[in-house]
Amino acid sequence: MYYDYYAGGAEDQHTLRQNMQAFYRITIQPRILVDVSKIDMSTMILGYRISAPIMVAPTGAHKLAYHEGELATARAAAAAKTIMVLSYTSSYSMQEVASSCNAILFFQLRDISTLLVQRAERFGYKAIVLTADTPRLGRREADIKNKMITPPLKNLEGLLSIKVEVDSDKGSLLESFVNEAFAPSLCWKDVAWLKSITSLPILVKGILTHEDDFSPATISVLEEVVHAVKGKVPVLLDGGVRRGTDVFKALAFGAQAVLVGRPIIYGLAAKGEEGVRKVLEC
Ligand SMILES: Cc1cc2nc3c(=O)[nH]c(=O)nc-3n(C[C@H](O)[C@H](O)[C@H](O)COP(=O)(O)O)c2cc1C
Repeated sequence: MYYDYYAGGAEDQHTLRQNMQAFYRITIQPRILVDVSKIDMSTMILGYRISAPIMVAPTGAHKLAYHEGELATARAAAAAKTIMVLSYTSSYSMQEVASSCNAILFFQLRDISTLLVQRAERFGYKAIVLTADTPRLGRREADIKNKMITPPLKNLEGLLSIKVEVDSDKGSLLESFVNEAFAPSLCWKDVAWLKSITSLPILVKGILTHEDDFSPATISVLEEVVHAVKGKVPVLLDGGVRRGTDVFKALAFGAQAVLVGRPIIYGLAAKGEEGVRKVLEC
């Protein structure tokens, strides 16, 4: 059930495949006689230097993959000198993760919540990542078949009154929970409101694509997004990044860095902190 949760996409999983296949279709034309004896892959994201343009994407409930959950992921991010975006649906609370290591942490939100933003500020998170592409959870059919159970959401404890019955026959309990707990009304005026309540920088996640099926591959819309923002804000890409060459291609199309989702979880499930570090290093 947990493997299906981590590995699966929505409906026919068309977008999941497209995100990777679009990378395969891009080829690299090498330049020759360029001195590559010294290479510096470090870059600045919102004023923070990271060792390579590769960051940890927000993904939920890391304890389902490994008993130390996000604590191990955050230690690996710190060791690799990169940024981790902690999901609001993390297994450990934002305070537990922040106090466990010295990683540079961003906090991802879906619904606007003053309390969670204040906590992110108090515990030293450096930016808010607002996920804007999931007004409804995609129809993840494996989760529906498995009756995927919602793990306890430490950041939301005491904030939600909704309880989904574990013995319900509604299909994916995760889907029922998310769809009942969060209003699909998030819009641009909420971004303005979020700006008014925090001095932290805000990154909007999911622009021009979404996790639902039949949306374009993220790499295929990157150039258009980069063109539209005219260098005023950093553009980060995620979706389908599986190799260093994918990172290279994303940078060539104007991204400042990439976020990696599933490979991080697979590394975590295989070998905990060391597994995540290996994924980030390779
Ligand atoms: C199991 C799973 C859980 C996720 N949870 C979140 C989440 O809590 N918040 C969020 O903004 N994105 C979430 N995502 C989306 C990821 O941040 C990322 O956009 C996605 O995994 C695409 O990148 P990938 O192809 O490298 O996995 C999740 C993705 C997966 C696979």
